[in-house]
Formats: sequence, C-alpha cells, structure tokens
Amino acid sequence: MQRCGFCHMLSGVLRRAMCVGSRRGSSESYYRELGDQDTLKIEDKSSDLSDDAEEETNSEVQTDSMEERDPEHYQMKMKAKSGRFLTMHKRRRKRLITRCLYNNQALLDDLMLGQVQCILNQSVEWRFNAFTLETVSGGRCLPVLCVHLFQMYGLLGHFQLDPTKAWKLFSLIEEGYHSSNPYHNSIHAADVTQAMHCFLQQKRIRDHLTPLEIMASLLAAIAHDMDHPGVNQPFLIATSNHLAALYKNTSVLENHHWRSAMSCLVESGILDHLPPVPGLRETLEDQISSLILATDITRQQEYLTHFKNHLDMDTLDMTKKEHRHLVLQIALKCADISNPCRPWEISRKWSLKVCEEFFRQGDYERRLNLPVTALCDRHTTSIPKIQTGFFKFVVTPLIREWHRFLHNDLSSQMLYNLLYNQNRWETLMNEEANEETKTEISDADMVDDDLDTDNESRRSGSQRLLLPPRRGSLNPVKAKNPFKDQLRRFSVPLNVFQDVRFRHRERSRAASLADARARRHASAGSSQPSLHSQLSVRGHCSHSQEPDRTLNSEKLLPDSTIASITTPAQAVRLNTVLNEGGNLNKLVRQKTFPPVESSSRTSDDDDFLSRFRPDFLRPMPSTSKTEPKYRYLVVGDGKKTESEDTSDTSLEVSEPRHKVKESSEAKSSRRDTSTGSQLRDNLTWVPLELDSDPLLQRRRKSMPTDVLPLPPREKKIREVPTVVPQFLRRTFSGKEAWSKRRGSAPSPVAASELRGLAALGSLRHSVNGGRRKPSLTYTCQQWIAKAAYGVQERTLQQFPRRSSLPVEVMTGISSH
Ligand SMILES: Nc1ncnc2c1ncn2[C@@H]1O[C@@H]2COP(=O)(O)O[C@H]2[C@H]1O
Ligand SMILES: [Zn+2]
Repeated sequence: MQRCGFCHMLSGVLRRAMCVGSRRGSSESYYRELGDQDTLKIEDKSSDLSDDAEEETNSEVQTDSMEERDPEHYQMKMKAKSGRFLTMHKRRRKRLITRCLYNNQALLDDLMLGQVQCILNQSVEWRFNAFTLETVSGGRCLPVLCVHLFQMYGLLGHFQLDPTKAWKLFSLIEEGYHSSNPYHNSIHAADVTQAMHCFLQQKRIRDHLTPLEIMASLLAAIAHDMDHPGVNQPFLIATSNHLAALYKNTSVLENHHWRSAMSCLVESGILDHLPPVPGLRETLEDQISSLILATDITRQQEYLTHFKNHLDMDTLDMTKKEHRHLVLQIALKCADISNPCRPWEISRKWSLKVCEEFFRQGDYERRLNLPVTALCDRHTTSIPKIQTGFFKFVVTPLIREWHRFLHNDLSSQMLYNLLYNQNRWETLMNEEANEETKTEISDADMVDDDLDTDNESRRSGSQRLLLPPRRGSLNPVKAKNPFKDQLRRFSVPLNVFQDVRFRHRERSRAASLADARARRHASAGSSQPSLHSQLSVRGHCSHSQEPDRTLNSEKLLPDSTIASITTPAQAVRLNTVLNEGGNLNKLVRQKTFPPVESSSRTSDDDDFLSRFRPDFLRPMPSTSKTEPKYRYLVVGDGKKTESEDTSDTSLEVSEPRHKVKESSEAKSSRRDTSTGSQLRDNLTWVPLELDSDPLLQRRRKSMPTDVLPLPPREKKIREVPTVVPQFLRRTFSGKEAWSKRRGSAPSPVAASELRGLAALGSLRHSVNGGRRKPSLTYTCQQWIAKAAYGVQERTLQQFPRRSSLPVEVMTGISSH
C-alpha cells in the first residue's frame, strides 16, 4: 500500500500515542508487525497494514536474488527478521542495537521477541501454553496473540481494520480483565482464544466460515470473561450486586462480559471503517453477544442437548448460517472449559488456579458470614475432588459430543488428555481419601483421650447424650502426638466441637493434614510438590491469619470494577451506554449487607440457614397451573418486557432463549465513541456506612417478620434492607435527587434484593456441620447445582416458605 510521507509520520505518532496510553507503560509496550502462517486465511489482501509490512513485501521481492548473490548475508538478514516485533519508544532504539547484533538476538533482546515468535508459531497446536506466552511477551499475551491471529486470518485486510485501532481494542480488552484473579484473567482469555483458533482451523468448520464469523468467534473468545470479578453469579446475587439486579439474576456475568466487549469495540473505534455493507456491524455485534451468552456454564445442558439432537439425526448442515452459529457456540463452550483437555502440566496449572479462585470466594463468603458455597469451601472439599467431578460431569459430556462432531486428531487428542488427566485427579483423590481415613482413625483415638480427661461440666446435655463418657481403662494413654492439638476429630459428632477448644482444632485441621501430606511427600522423595499442601496450607494460613475486621462485600471483591457504580451520575452514564431505559436505581450499586463482623457461625445460624434453601437452577413452583414457570427478560426498543415460557423446565432442552436484543437507537447510542471510556470510568468504589433507618420500620410493616421467633442470625439478615434506603439517600444526596428517585423507583425493597436475602439463607451447604460425604451425581447440571449450591435432589417445595418474603421470591417471578 502506498503511503505519503505525512501518512507515514501520522501513523508513527498514533502508534506512539497508543503505547503511551497503555496500562503497562511504554517500557513494556510493543507492537507486532506482520506474520504469515500457512493456515486458514482470508484471501482479500487489498489493504495492507503498515509501512513495515510494505518494507517486508518489497524486500521479499528481492530475496531470491539476494540469496543467490550473498547467501551468508541473506541468512543473517533472515535471522534478524525472525523476531518481527517493533518496540516503541526507548525500545525502538534498543531494537536497533539488537538488530546489529542479530546473531545473538534472542539473548540480547530484553523482550525476547524470538521466543514470542516461536510460541506464536505454535498457536495452532493443542499443546500451546498460554502461560509461556504470557512470560515471554512480558505480560501481554492477549494482545500479542490477538494481533497475530487477526493478521494471520487476514481480518485486518478484509475488513479494512486499522491495525493501531486493533491493537488498542485488544489492549482495552486486556485491561478489562483483572490480573488479580487467579483464573479469570487475560491469560485465560488467551488460552480460550487459542483453543477457539484451533477449532476454527478444523476442516469441518474452516471450509464453511465467513470472515465475519471468524472475526465474531475470535472477538467473542477474547472478551468472553471481560471484567470478571472473580466470584460467581450466586455470589453477586447473594450480595445483591447491582449487576444481578440489572440482568435479573440471569446470565449476569455473561451479559456483563459482552456489554463490556461492546464498549471496547466502540471505544477503540475499530469498526469505524468497516466496509459499508448494510447490517454488517449489527450482525457482528449480535454474533458476539450470542456467542458470549452461550458460555454460561449453567445453561450447558440446553446447548448440549440441542447439539446432540443434531448429531443423532445427522442434520447439521454447515452451509446453513444457524447451524454454523450453533457449532461456533459449542466450539466456544468447549474452548472455555478446554483446560482439562490440555496436556497434564498445563491442565494441572489451570486446575490449581481455578480452585484458588473458588477458594478465595469461599473465604470471602466466610468472612461475610455468608453460607459458604460447597465448591468454594477449602475446608470441606479438595482440588482433586473438584476436578474429578468437573471433568466427569461437565467436561466429558461436552467433549464427547465435540469429538463426535469433529472426529479427527484434535478431538481425539483432547479426549485422550481429558481421560488421562481425570485419571490422575482420581488417583490423587483416592490417596487423599486414604489419608483422611488414616487421620480419622488416629483422631478417634485421640479424641477418646481428650474426652476422658475433659471436664464434664463443660459439655452440654446433648453432647453427653451423643458421646457418652468412656472408661479410662479402655483408652490407654498414648505417647504425645505432635498433631494432637491441631486435628479436628472427624469421628466425633460435630456438635462436640461447639466447645471452643475443638473449634480451634477444626480450623486447624486443613493445615495439619496438609503438613502431614507434605511430610509424607517429602519423605517419599516425591519430585512433584504436593498440591494438597500447596493449597490447603496457603488457604488455611490466609484465613486464620486474617485479622478480624469489619467487612462488607465491596471490600471483599477482588478488584474495583464496573460493578462499582456508586453515584447517580455514573449510573446515568452507564444507562446511556446500555440504553435500557428508565429505572436508574437499578444501576446504582445497592448495598444489602450490613458491615458484617467477622464472627463464627453459631448453631442457631446453622439451624436457620439449613431451613431455607431455594434452588436457583430448578424450576420454581408456579402459583397457579397456568402460570408460566419461567420468564425471560427481553429488552427491546428501550422497553423491558417479559416473555413467558410455559415449556417444560426440566433439563430437557429448548432452543437457547435468552437473547438480549437492542433497538437500533440503543445501538447507535452505544456507538458514541465516548461511551466505552464512560463505562470504564466507573471503576471506583465508595465505602458505605450503614446505620439503621426509620424507613425500615415503614417497609417492614408490610412484611410479617415477627410471626416467627427469630434466631439472632435471621434477625440480622432481615435488617439488611434498611441499608438500601440509607445508602440511596446518601448517594442521591440532594433532596431533589432523592425525591426524584423515590418517585420513579419501585418500593424500597426490590424483588432482586429479596432474592439476595433468600440466597443468603439458602446457600448453606453444610447441613451436617461441614462433614460432607459426597453422594453420586449424574449429570452436568446436577453436578453444578450440587457443587455451587449444595443442592441435590431436594426441591423447593420441601422447604418451608418464609413468611417474611413475598411470593415473588418463592416463584422466581419478578415483581417489576
Ligand atoms: N478445571 C476446572 N475445574 C473446575 N471448574 C472449572 C475448571 N475450568 C473451568 N471451570 C469452570 O467452568 C466455567 C466456565 O466458564 P467461566 O470461564 O466463566 O468459569 C469457569 C469455571 O467456573
Ligand atoms: Zn471463561
């Protein structure tokens, strides 16, 4: 492509400006120029990308003759070109030096560009390691990989995308990921993108895709977890996060991910120069949103059944747009949970990271005095258990179908790795179970000792009944055991541990077990570090060493996020971006938890919490025969409506229904170039104080809270709604604003908040006090339900209806 001197200079300035804006500063910013691969590539090369590309093209013309004339010089020149990255700013100068020393380029170049190139060359292989790319690219794995792929597929040329804007887009998306998340960070995005790239390269798919579908698939993979807060949807619901209210507790995170992605598209301006094909942009946006929404793991069964039906009946026709889209949705789903299918060393690393994130959430829940999600409780579950269950009930069913579809080397390799890895986790799980059994046996003996010498007067009557005193003669005194003061006695009923002395032991058990394991591994000369000890010890320490502080959910969220909108101005701006119409208070972060004192649960709490356990995954009972069981929110034309679904809500599947559509005005308003930064401006949070509020009295009159004598924990929970009006009053500090809000807003307590309360009382998994014996699970959905909510076969009807909650909470039907 010909460029005049002015354009040349301008593009240089733009690039520099882009790098100045980069989060990581100029010293780590660099810009990758062209790469070509022998893979699927869009043919249209009408517009090329940069002057360096031009240089390359020109120089290629001369290479043949050069090789003939001076082979040695030619070889050196090619080596110098092997790391084709240009660095900016200071690095540009350094780069010149390394160019002179091209013989030792890999050693001298501090960005290790040779290695980056080398890793990128493997980007179509299944053994690709995103962690390695992250290391060699100086922490920029996502934009580096994306530019490489966009160039490789010829998307930049085909859609006339400005490469500087492309780089900006990828950098913005990368910034949107929280590097503080152990799992949901930009490395995960790169990993999923690379997996998606592998799938797109499979013949059965590649031969049918349009450039638009390729671009949508890649963008969806890149942004599919953008701005993930590191906690799951039930946590957001339980803490009444405003996103949960905004998206009606439905695919909350996924909705947020795709909208965040859209904001980056707008802000980067990458689509400004799309060819003027009517509907191109809308189609691209629709595809991205639909692909990202499909990654909601709780809806896996829907998609899987749909896909399976096609495979069973052999009706997939890749020439049909809808069928290709379904295949891409499944491909992205597979890519999203493909870490168990990677080679063991890579897969294991992902497993540790995802579990670390789960356990962090469990710690937050514990500190917030919330019921700890089963999957996230480091004291009652373990990594091998989580992995075995996840591999077996979530990943295997999906990958098996994927293999049925692809039926080639890639899918065979994935399945092979999956089974191999699963086997390894099962072995670890069995080892763990054996260790626990041994520990229990020795514990039981020690407990006998303790109980013999214990002061009987410290026990309650029920404890005495459960654990009658044993005669000293039956329990000869043992040699002093180093673990004696640490181990929780699994063989003893839990209520024995209401004794403070035992409680301490319960908390210490994880550490002591881990210590024991670590010692065993060390003595066995195991070269592999014990992952039990790695995580349990770390987890235990972090928990036990935390000073008791006043906590709230905002403080505990790992990062400040878009989820942290606190002022009406911010809410208005976000509203403009989303253009969903009125009801601003939905967008204001609603604090529903009182500043929880970090305190341990009492048996009263346990009693209370075990009474209420709504199941969010199962159909809610309808109040009448004709009433729909579910309602899906459809946002269209700036209005909110509810579409009703009267179909059977069992695990059998229907077409994916959740689709948020926007009006064209909404889209055009989102396209305002300032909106992306508006979204990202909302990255602050304000600590909120909570006092009691007279409004509470008014509101609570409508709710018969005093029907039941309440245990202290429940009282605390019911006081939560006081916080909302108090907070809102503070937020809308002007009198006018306050009255304005009151005028347009629904009653101070929205159903979504009440759902949060219900969740609060419902997620307690540990009905037997933490001694969970996992029972058999059969399907992915059940596994997820069990893991995330601690719910298995029980249905909502089995739980007493809370008289203090309106019927909407029990039926799942929004009152709005
Ligand atoms: N190895 C794993 N073990 C357990 N859960 C996982 C694993 N990999 C992915 N997941 C879960 O599957 C979810 C897929 O969607 P997300 O990436 O949003 O979040 C992911 C995790 O919650
Ligand atoms: Zn993901």
